[in-house]
Amino acid sequence: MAVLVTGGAGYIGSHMVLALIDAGHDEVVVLDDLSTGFDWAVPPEVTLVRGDVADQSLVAETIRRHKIDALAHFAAKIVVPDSVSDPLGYYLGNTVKSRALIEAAIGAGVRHVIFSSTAAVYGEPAVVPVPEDLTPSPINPYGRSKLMTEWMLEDAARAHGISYVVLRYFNVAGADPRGRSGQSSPNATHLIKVATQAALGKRGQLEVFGTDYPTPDGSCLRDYIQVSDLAAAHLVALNHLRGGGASLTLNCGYGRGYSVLEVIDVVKSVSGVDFPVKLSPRRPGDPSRIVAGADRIRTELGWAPQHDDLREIVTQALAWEEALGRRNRV
Ligand SMILES: NC(=O)c1ccc[n+]([C@@H]2O[C@H](COP(=O)([O-])OP(=O)(O)OC[C@H]3O[C@@H](n4cnc5c(N)ncnc54)[C@H](O)[C@@H]3O)[C@@H](O)[C@H]2O)c1
Ligand SMILES: O=c1ccn([C@@H]2O[C@H](COP(=O)(O)OP(=O)(O)O[C@H]3O[C@H](CO)[C@@H](O)[C@H](O)[C@H]3O)[C@@H](O)[C@H]2O)c(=O)[nH]1
Repeated sequence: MAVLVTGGAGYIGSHMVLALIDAGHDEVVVLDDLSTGFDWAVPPEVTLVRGDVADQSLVAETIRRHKIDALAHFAAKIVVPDSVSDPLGYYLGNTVKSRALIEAAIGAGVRHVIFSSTAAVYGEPAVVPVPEDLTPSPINPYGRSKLMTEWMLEDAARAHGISYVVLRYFNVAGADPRGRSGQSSPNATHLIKVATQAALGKRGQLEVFGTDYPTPDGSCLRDYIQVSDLAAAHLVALNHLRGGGASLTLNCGYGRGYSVLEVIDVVKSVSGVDFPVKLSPRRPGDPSRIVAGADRIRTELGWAPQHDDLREIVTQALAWEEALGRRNRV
Protein backbone atom coordinates (compact mmCIF):
# COMPACT_ATOMS: atom_id res chain seq x y z
CA MET A 1 0.00 0.00 0.00
CA ALA A 2 1.13 3.53 -0.66
CA VAL A 3 0.26 6.96 0.70
CA LEU A 4 0.46 10.25 -1.15
CA VAL A 5 1.36 13.09 1.23
CA THR A 6 0.75 16.52 -0.28
CA GLY A 7 2.77 19.20 1.48
CA GLY A 8 5.11 16.51 2.82
CA ALA A 9 8.11 18.85 2.55
CA GLY A 10 6.46 21.26 4.98
CA TYR A 11 6.35 21.41 8.75
CA ILE A 12 3.51 19.06 9.68
CA GLY A 13 3.59 16.96 6.50
CA SER A 14 7.27 16.11 7.06
CA HIS A 15 6.36 14.73 10.51
CA MET A 16 3.63 12.62 8.89
CA VAL A 17 6.23 11.25 6.48
CA LEU A 18 8.47 10.35 9.44
CA ALA A 19 5.56 8.69 11.24
CA LEU A 20 4.78 6.60 8.14
CA ILE A 21 8.43 5.59 7.73
CA ASP A 22 8.70 4.74 11.43
CA ALA A 23 5.57 2.57 11.13
CA GLY A 24 7.32 0.88 8.23
CA HIS A 25 4.51 -0.63 6.19
CA ASP A 26 3.82 1.89 3.45
CA GLU A 27 5.47 3.31 0.41
CA VAL A 28 5.42 7.09 0.89
CA VAL A 29 5.23 9.60 -1.95
CA VAL A 30 5.35 13.36 -1.37
CA LEU A 31 3.79 15.88 -3.73
CA ASP A 32 5.01 19.39 -2.94
CA ASP A 33 5.72 22.56 -4.93
CA LEU A 34 8.33 23.62 -2.34
CA SER A 35 6.67 27.04 -2.04
CA THR A 36 7.17 26.94 1.74
CA GLY A 37 8.63 23.44 2.11
CA PHE A 38 12.19 22.14 1.70
CA ASP A 39 13.46 19.23 -0.35
CA TRP A 40 15.91 18.35 2.45
CA ALA A 41 12.93 17.80 4.76
CA VAL A 42 11.93 14.75 2.67
CA PRO A 43 13.97 11.66 3.65
CA PRO A 44 15.96 10.04 0.82
CA GLU A 45 13.90 6.83 0.83
CA VAL A 46 10.75 8.83 0.02
CA THR A 47 9.84 9.82 -3.54
CA LEU A 48 9.46 13.59 -3.86
CA VAL A 49 7.32 14.70 -6.79
CA ARG A 50 7.79 18.42 -7.23
CA GLY A 51 4.57 20.00 -8.49
CA ASP A 52 1.25 21.62 -7.76
CA VAL A 53 -1.64 19.73 -6.17
CA ALA A 54 -3.91 21.26 -8.82
CA ASP A 55 -1.93 19.64 -11.66
CA GLN A 56 -4.47 16.89 -12.30
CA SER A 57 -2.45 14.90 -14.80
CA LEU A 58 0.57 14.87 -12.47
CA VAL A 59 -1.63 13.80 -9.54
CA ALA A 60 -3.33 11.03 -11.54
CA GLU A 61 -0.07 9.74 -12.97
CA THR A 62 1.58 9.72 -9.52
CA ILE A 63 -1.32 7.86 -7.93
CA ARG A 64 -1.42 5.23 -10.68
CA ARG A 65 2.33 4.74 -10.87
CA HIS A 66 2.70 4.17 -7.11
CA LYS A 67 -0.64 2.35 -6.62
CA ILE A 68 -1.66 4.87 -4.01
CA ASP A 69 -4.80 4.03 -2.00
CA ALA A 70 -4.70 6.88 0.54
CA LEU A 71 -4.17 10.63 0.29
CA ALA A 72 -3.07 12.82 3.21
CA HIS A 73 -3.64 16.39 2.07
CA PHE A 74 -1.49 18.91 3.97
CA ALA A 75 -0.54 21.34 1.18
CA ALA A 76 -2.04 24.77 1.80
CA LYS A 77 -1.47 28.42 2.52
CA ILE A 78 -1.57 28.74 6.28
CA VAL A 79 -1.12 32.28 7.65
CA VAL A 80 -4.32 33.74 9.10
CA PRO A 81 -3.44 37.47 8.70
CA ASP A 82 -2.20 36.88 5.13
CA SER A 83 -5.60 35.38 4.33
CA VAL A 84 -7.21 38.64 5.44
CA SER A 85 -5.06 40.70 3.07
CA ASP A 86 -5.13 38.14 0.23
CA PRO A 87 -8.44 36.26 0.49
CA LEU A 88 -8.61 35.27 -3.18
CA GLY A 89 -5.12 33.80 -2.99
CA TYR A 90 -6.27 31.68 -0.05
CA TYR A 91 -9.46 30.54 -1.78
CA LEU A 92 -7.34 29.56 -4.79
CA GLY A 93 -4.60 27.84 -2.77
CA ASN A 94 -6.81 26.07 -0.25
CA THR A 95 -10.20 25.61 -1.90
CA VAL A 96 -9.91 25.68 -5.69
CA LYS A 97 -6.70 23.63 -5.75
CA SER A 98 -8.08 21.14 -3.24
CA ARG A 99 -11.08 20.65 -5.48
CA ALA A 100 -8.81 19.80 -8.41
CA LEU A 101 -6.76 17.43 -6.23
CA ILE A 102 -9.80 15.61 -4.83
CA GLU A 103 -11.25 15.17 -8.30
CA ALA A 104 -8.01 13.81 -9.76
CA ALA A 105 -7.37 11.57 -6.74
CA ILE A 106 -10.82 9.99 -6.82
CA GLY A 107 -10.59 9.59 -10.59
CA ALA A 108 -7.25 7.77 -10.23
CA GLY A 109 -8.59 5.36 -7.62
CA VAL A 110 -7.77 6.79 -4.18
CA ARG A 111 -10.08 5.22 -1.57
CA HIS A 112 -9.25 7.20 1.58
CA VAL A 113 -8.48 10.86 2.28
CA ILE A 114 -7.15 12.52 5.42
CA PHE A 115 -7.56 16.27 5.27
CA SER A 116 -5.66 18.90 7.29
CA SER A 117 -8.38 21.20 8.50
CA THR A 118 -8.17 23.72 11.26
CA ALA A 119 -9.66 25.09 14.45
CA ALA A 120 -10.09 28.27 12.43
CA VAL A 121 -13.33 26.79 11.03
CA TYR A 122 -14.94 27.48 14.43
CA GLY A 123 -14.19 31.21 14.34
CA GLU A 124 -14.90 32.81 17.72
CA PRO A 125 -16.79 29.91 19.33
CA ALA A 126 -19.46 30.57 21.95
CA VAL A 127 -18.53 27.29 23.65
CA VAL A 128 -14.97 26.56 24.86
CA PRO A 129 -13.70 23.82 24.71
CA VAL A 130 -15.25 23.49 21.25
CA PRO A 131 -17.03 20.22 20.37
CA GLU A 132 -16.89 19.00 16.77
CA ASP A 133 -20.64 19.31 16.31
CA LEU A 134 -20.69 23.04 16.98
CA THR A 135 -21.78 24.69 13.74
CA PRO A 136 -18.62 26.09 12.11
CA SER A 137 -18.52 29.85 11.77
CA PRO A 138 -15.09 30.97 10.57
CA ILE A 139 -14.13 34.62 11.01
CA ASN A 140 -11.27 34.79 8.51
CA PRO A 141 -10.74 33.73 4.86
CA TYR A 142 -8.26 31.04 5.92
CA GLY A 143 -10.91 29.29 8.03
CA ARG A 144 -13.53 29.70 5.32
CA SER A 145 -11.21 28.36 2.63
CA LYS A 146 -10.65 25.22 4.74
CA LEU A 147 -14.31 24.77 5.68
CA MET A 148 -15.32 24.80 2.02
CA THR A 149 -12.81 22.03 1.38
CA GLU A 150 -14.28 20.01 4.25
CA TRP A 151 -17.68 20.34 2.58
CA MET A 152 -16.36 19.38 -0.87
CA LEU A 153 -14.64 16.33 0.55
CA GLU A 154 -17.73 15.25 2.47
CA ASP A 155 -19.97 15.59 -0.59
CA ALA A 156 -17.50 13.96 -2.97
CA ALA A 157 -16.91 11.06 -0.57
CA ARG A 158 -20.64 10.40 -0.35
CA ALA A 159 -21.09 10.58 -4.12
CA HIS A 160 -18.07 8.45 -5.02
CA GLY A 161 -17.99 5.93 -2.16
CA ILE A 162 -14.65 6.88 -0.61
CA SER A 163 -13.99 7.49 3.09
CA TYR A 164 -12.25 10.38 4.84
CA VAL A 165 -11.09 11.75 8.15
CA VAL A 166 -11.10 15.51 8.53
CA LEU A 167 -8.67 16.50 11.28
CA ARG A 168 -9.18 19.99 12.67
CA TYR A 169 -5.80 20.89 14.11
CA PHE A 170 -5.51 23.42 16.87
CA ASN A 171 -2.13 25.21 17.20
CA VAL A 172 0.65 22.90 16.13
CA ALA A 173 4.06 23.33 17.73
CA GLY A 174 7.26 21.56 18.76
CA ALA A 175 9.47 19.27 16.69
CA ASP A 176 10.34 15.64 16.11
CA PRO A 177 11.72 14.37 19.47
CA ARG A 178 14.59 12.71 17.56
CA GLY A 179 15.52 16.03 15.94
CA ARG A 180 14.81 14.95 12.36
CA SER A 181 12.36 17.72 11.49
CA GLY A 182 10.77 20.87 12.83
CA GLN A 183 9.31 24.15 11.70
CA SER A 184 11.85 25.52 9.25
CA SER A 185 10.31 28.47 7.42
CA PRO A 186 12.44 31.57 7.99
CA ASN A 187 9.37 33.79 7.71
CA ALA A 188 7.15 31.81 10.06
CA THR A 189 4.59 33.77 12.02
CA HIS A 190 3.61 31.15 14.61
CA LEU A 191 3.96 32.26 18.20
CA ILE A 192 6.20 29.51 19.61
CA LYS A 193 8.48 29.56 16.55
CA VAL A 194 8.80 33.36 16.67
CA ALA A 195 9.37 33.33 20.43
CA THR A 196 12.20 30.78 20.12
CA GLN A 197 13.75 32.96 17.40
CA ALA A 198 13.58 35.94 19.78
CA ALA A 199 15.18 33.83 22.53
CA LEU A 200 18.04 32.91 20.18
CA GLY A 201 18.57 36.51 19.05
CA LYS A 202 17.33 35.84 15.49
CA ARG A 203 14.67 38.50 16.09
CA GLY A 204 15.14 41.67 18.10
CA GLN A 205 11.85 41.37 19.95
CA LEU A 206 8.54 39.57 20.16
CA GLU A 207 5.28 41.42 19.65
CA VAL A 208 2.15 40.45 21.57
CA PHE A 209 -0.80 41.07 19.28
CA GLY A 210 -3.55 42.28 21.55
CA THR A 211 -3.75 42.60 25.33
CA ASP A 212 -7.39 43.72 25.57
CA TYR A 213 -9.14 40.43 24.74
CA PRO A 214 -11.82 39.09 27.10
CA THR A 215 -9.40 36.49 28.53
CA PRO A 216 -7.82 36.23 32.01
CA ASP A 217 -4.67 38.19 31.08
CA GLY A 218 -6.02 40.01 27.99
CA SER A 219 -3.95 38.02 25.44
CA CYS A 220 -5.35 35.30 23.15
CA LEU A 221 -5.79 31.70 24.34
CA ARG A 222 -4.73 28.78 22.15
CA ASP A 223 -4.51 24.98 22.49
CA TYR A 224 -0.98 23.91 21.47
CA ILE A 225 -0.59 20.34 20.15
CA GLN A 226 2.81 18.72 19.64
CA VAL A 227 3.51 17.91 16.01
CA SER A 228 4.48 14.22 16.41
CA ASP A 229 1.35 13.60 18.48
CA LEU A 230 -0.56 15.11 15.59
CA ALA A 231 1.23 12.91 13.05
CA ALA A 232 0.35 9.89 15.19
CA ALA A 233 -3.31 10.92 14.98
CA HIS A 234 -3.03 10.70 11.18
CA LEU A 235 -1.64 7.18 11.40
CA VAL A 236 -4.51 5.94 13.52
CA ALA A 237 -6.92 7.73 11.18
CA LEU A 238 -5.33 5.95 8.22
CA ASN A 239 -5.62 2.56 9.91
CA HIS A 240 -9.23 3.33 10.80
CA LEU A 241 -10.11 4.11 7.18
CA ARG A 242 -8.24 1.15 5.73
CA GLY A 243 -9.99 -1.08 8.26
CA GLY A 244 -13.34 -0.02 6.82
CA GLY A 245 -14.09 2.66 9.44
CA ALA A 246 -16.63 5.38 8.78
CA SER A 247 -15.78 8.91 7.74
CA LEU A 248 -15.10 11.22 10.70
CA THR A 249 -14.43 14.85 11.58
CA LEU A 250 -12.21 15.20 14.65
CA ASN A 251 -10.54 17.95 16.65
CA CYS A 252 -6.82 17.59 17.29
CA GLY A 253 -5.83 19.37 20.48
CA TYR A 254 -5.21 18.67 24.15
CA GLY A 255 -8.25 20.50 25.52
CA ARG A 256 -6.31 23.14 27.44
CA GLY A 257 -5.62 26.76 26.53
CA TYR A 258 -2.50 28.85 27.16
CA SER A 259 -2.41 32.62 26.72
CA VAL A 260 0.18 34.34 24.56
CA LEU A 261 1.75 35.81 27.72
CA GLU A 262 1.90 32.36 29.37
CA VAL A 263 3.63 30.91 26.31
CA ILE A 264 6.18 33.73 26.36
CA ASP A 265 6.90 33.04 30.04
CA VAL A 266 7.53 29.36 29.27
CA VAL A 267 9.85 30.21 26.36
CA LYS A 268 11.78 32.64 28.58
CA SER A 269 12.00 30.08 31.36
CA VAL A 270 13.08 27.17 29.12
CA SER A 271 15.62 29.27 27.17
CA GLY A 272 16.83 31.29 30.14
CA VAL A 273 16.68 34.43 27.96
CA ASP A 274 14.62 37.48 28.94
CA PHE A 275 14.10 38.73 25.36
CA PRO A 276 12.28 42.04 24.71
CA VAL A 277 8.49 41.87 24.40
CA LYS A 278 6.41 44.64 22.87
CA LEU A 279 2.69 44.95 23.61
CA SER A 280 1.01 45.72 20.27
CA PRO A 281 -2.52 46.15 18.91
CA ARG A 282 -4.66 43.18 17.88
CA ARG A 283 -3.77 41.32 14.66
CA PRO A 284 -6.55 41.09 12.03
CA GLY A 285 -8.48 37.81 11.96
CA ASP A 286 -7.51 36.50 15.42
CA PRO A 287 -10.19 34.85 17.58
CA SER A 288 -9.73 35.58 21.29
CA ARG A 289 -9.77 31.97 22.48
CA ILE A 290 -9.93 28.58 20.91
CA VAL A 291 -9.53 25.32 22.81
CA ALA A 292 -10.34 21.83 21.55
CA GLY A 293 -13.06 19.60 22.84
CA ALA A 294 -10.54 16.76 22.79
CA ASP A 295 -12.49 13.61 23.69
CA ARG A 296 -13.89 12.40 20.37
CA ILE A 297 -10.56 11.50 18.76
CA ARG A 298 -9.65 9.45 21.83
CA THR A 299 -12.90 7.50 21.85
CA GLU A 300 -13.24 7.10 18.06
CA LEU A 301 -9.61 6.33 17.21
CA GLY A 302 -8.00 5.41 20.53
CA TRP A 303 -5.42 8.18 20.02
CA ALA A 304 -3.45 9.05 23.15
CA PRO A 305 -0.96 11.94 23.18
CA GLN A 306 2.62 11.34 24.27
CA HIS A 307 3.88 14.95 24.45
CA ASP A 308 1.13 16.93 26.20
CA ASP A 309 3.53 19.28 28.00
CA LEU A 310 4.14 22.89 26.97
CA ARG A 311 7.67 22.93 28.42
CA GLU A 312 8.57 19.85 26.38
CA ILE A 313 7.06 21.39 23.24
CA VAL A 314 9.03 24.60 23.74
CA THR A 315 12.22 22.65 24.49
CA GLN A 316 11.84 20.77 21.17
CA ALA A 317 11.10 23.97 19.24
CA LEU A 318 14.13 25.68 20.75
CA ALA A 319 16.40 22.72 19.96
CA TRP A 320 15.19 22.67 16.34
CA GLU A 321 15.69 26.41 15.99
CA GLU A 322 19.24 26.09 17.28
CA ALA A 323 19.92 23.20 14.90
CA LEU A 324 18.61 25.25 11.97
CA GLY A 325 21.06 28.01 12.84
CA ARG A 326 23.98 25.54 13.03
CA ARG A 327 23.10 24.08 9.65
CA ASN A 328 22.80 27.58 8.14
CA ARG A 329 19.39 26.71 6.83
CA VAL A 330 17.98 30.02 7.98
N1 LIG B 1 0.69 24.95 11.61
C1 LIG B 1 -0.46 24.95 12.26
O1 LIG B 1 -0.53 25.35 13.42
C2 LIG B 1 -1.70 24.44 11.58
C3 LIG B 1 -2.89 24.45 12.31
C4 LIG B 1 -4.05 23.99 11.69
C5 LIG B 1 -4.01 23.46 10.41
N2 LIG B 1 -2.84 23.46 9.73
C6 LIG B 1 -2.83 22.88 8.38
O2 LIG B 1 -1.79 21.93 8.29
C7 LIG B 1 -1.30 21.85 6.95
C8 LIG B 1 0.20 21.92 6.94
O3 LIG B 1 0.61 23.15 7.53
P1 LIG B 1 2.15 23.43 7.88
O4 LIG B 1 2.17 24.21 9.13
O5 LIG B 1 2.94 22.20 7.77
O6 LIG B 1 2.53 24.43 6.68
P2 LIG B 1 3.81 24.46 5.73
O7 LIG B 1 3.73 25.75 4.98
O8 LIG B 1 5.05 24.16 6.49
O9 LIG B 1 3.55 23.23 4.75
C9 LIG B 1 2.74 23.32 3.61
C10 LIG B 1 3.44 22.54 2.51
O10 LIG B 1 2.60 22.51 1.36
C11 LIG B 1 3.35 22.88 0.21
N3 LIG B 1 2.40 23.48 -0.74
C12 LIG B 1 1.66 24.60 -0.54
N4 LIG B 1 0.86 24.82 -1.60
C13 LIG B 1 1.08 23.79 -2.47
C14 LIG B 1 0.53 23.43 -3.73
N5 LIG B 1 -0.40 24.18 -4.33
N6 LIG B 1 0.98 22.32 -4.33
C15 LIG B 1 1.94 21.54 -3.75
N7 LIG B 1 2.48 21.84 -2.55
C16 LIG B 1 2.06 22.94 -1.92
C17 LIG B 1 4.43 23.81 0.71
O11 LIG B 1 5.57 23.89 -0.12
C18 LIG B 1 4.76 23.17 2.06
O12 LIG B 1 5.76 22.17 1.94
C19 LIG B 1 -2.01 22.98 6.20
O13 LIG B 1 -3.08 22.43 5.47
C20 LIG B 1 -2.53 23.89 7.30
O14 LIG B 1 -3.67 24.59 6.91
C21 LIG B 1 -1.68 23.93 10.27
O1 LIG C 1 4.56 37.14 16.96
C1 LIG C 1 3.45 36.75 17.37
C2 LIG C 1 2.78 35.65 16.79
C3 LIG C 1 1.53 35.30 17.28
N1 LIG C 1 0.97 35.99 18.30
C4 LIG C 1 -0.35 35.58 18.82
O2 LIG C 1 -0.27 34.23 19.20
C5 LIG C 1 -1.51 33.58 18.96
C6 LIG C 1 -1.26 32.38 18.08
O3 LIG C 1 -0.89 32.87 16.78
P1 LIG C 1 -0.21 31.93 15.67
O4 LIG C 1 0.86 31.12 16.29
O5 LIG C 1 0.13 32.80 14.51
O6 LIG C 1 -1.38 30.92 15.29
P2 LIG C 1 -2.89 31.19 14.87
O7 LIG C 1 -3.10 32.49 14.22
O8 LIG C 1 -3.73 30.87 16.10
O9 LIG C 1 -3.12 30.10 13.75
C7 LIG C 1 -2.54 28.82 13.83
O10 LIG C 1 -3.45 27.96 14.43
C8 LIG C 1 -4.62 27.77 13.68
C9 LIG C 1 -5.50 26.81 14.45
O11 LIG C 1 -5.91 27.38 15.68
C10 LIG C 1 -4.24 27.20 12.33
O12 LIG C 1 -5.34 26.94 11.57
C11 LIG C 1 -3.30 28.13 11.58
O13 LIG C 1 -2.89 27.52 10.37
C12 LIG C 1 -2.12 28.39 12.42
O14 LIG C 1 -1.33 29.39 11.79
C13 LIG C 1 -2.42 34.62 18.32
O15 LIG C 1 -3.20 35.21 19.33
C14 LIG C 1 -1.45 35.68 17.78
O16 LIG C 1 -1.98 36.98 17.73
C15 LIG C 1 1.61 37.07 18.89
O17 LIG C 1 1.09 37.69 19.80
N2 LIG C 1 2.84 37.41 18.40
